[in-house]
Amino acid sequence: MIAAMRYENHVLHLLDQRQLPVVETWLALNNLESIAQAIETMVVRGAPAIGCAAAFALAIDVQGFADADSFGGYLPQFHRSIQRLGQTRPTAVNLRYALAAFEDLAKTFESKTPIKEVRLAMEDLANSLFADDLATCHAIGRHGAALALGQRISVITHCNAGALATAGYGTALGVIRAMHAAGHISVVYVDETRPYLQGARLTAYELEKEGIPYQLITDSTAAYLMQQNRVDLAIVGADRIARNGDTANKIGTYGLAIQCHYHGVPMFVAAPWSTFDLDLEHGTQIPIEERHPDEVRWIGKERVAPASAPVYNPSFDVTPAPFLSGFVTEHGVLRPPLKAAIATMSNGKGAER
Ligand SMILES: CSC[C@@H](O)[C@@H](O)C(=O)COP(=O)(O)O
Repeated sequence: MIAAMRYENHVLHLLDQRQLPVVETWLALNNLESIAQAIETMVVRGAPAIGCAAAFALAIDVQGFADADSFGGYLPQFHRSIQRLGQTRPTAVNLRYALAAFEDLAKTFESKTPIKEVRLAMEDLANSLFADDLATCHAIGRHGAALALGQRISVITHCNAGALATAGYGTALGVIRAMHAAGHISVVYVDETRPYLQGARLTAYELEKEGIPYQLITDSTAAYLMQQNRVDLAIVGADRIARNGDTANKIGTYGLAIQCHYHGVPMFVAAPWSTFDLDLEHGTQIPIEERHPDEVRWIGKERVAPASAPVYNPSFDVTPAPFLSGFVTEHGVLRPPLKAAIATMSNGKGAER
């Protein structure tokens, strides 16, 4: 089974995704700062996986306190730790969702609550966020598999929204896994996803391991494939979805959406309810991370541009809701009008957030 992380005896083990697909190296991290750095440097990435890693970081953070301590002694560090983790990556809202869950838990403690109790509760919360995300991905897969309409179809995906980007199984790749299990996949076209190559390095790695038929393409090949009627459906993940359905996902998703729209290919976003940010009215309010210019100047160990080439490297873009055919969530498929569908869902689920 492909996994991005496992938590054992107060240590978070992360599969170093920077080294995939060439080597599978696991890093054992036992303090919050090293996990924060692992998130920043993309050892672990993908919206739900970032949230899970941050949750385990907080569970580990409180372990350093002596049995005699109480919650009041940890509180100043707790605030600093929440802040540190919150600064790691700005776009994926799942991180904020996980941190908010810990802040809510913290409100249930008193200053004199024994640290032993806090440790157990924080560990339970991290484990349950992780288990929930895994169950959520399986539910997304089940709902999404119906989009094949019982046919054998070809699907295109962008970036990596797989087991490596979640607690396991994946969102967009969860749908593809479920479709494959039902015999509905003829081929998956995998955008390589410049500049960080999550498609080539991670999605291709996952599909290869699972024996799901795929073909790796450069990002610029997608439109040509559609022009030849070779793509039936597009499915991608998301980092944050505004109340009107505008969706931030890996850079290039918007371009793919425009191509799908032009060629009449339905495009769905598979995402857990924790990726919807109901505080944001529309996508222009989503903070977009800009990453280091060297991610564009270099491919692996090879420099492919002048060393000081000026670079613009936004890591995400925002696809306007009208380009999307729907959202596959753990609660079912939301269809246009998406703003209304999200509002209906939030009325039903608001209490759970
Ligand atoms: C289920 S993961 C969904 C998204 O987080 C994914 O598509 C994506 O954009 C990941 O970006 P990354 O920069 O690799 O963290």
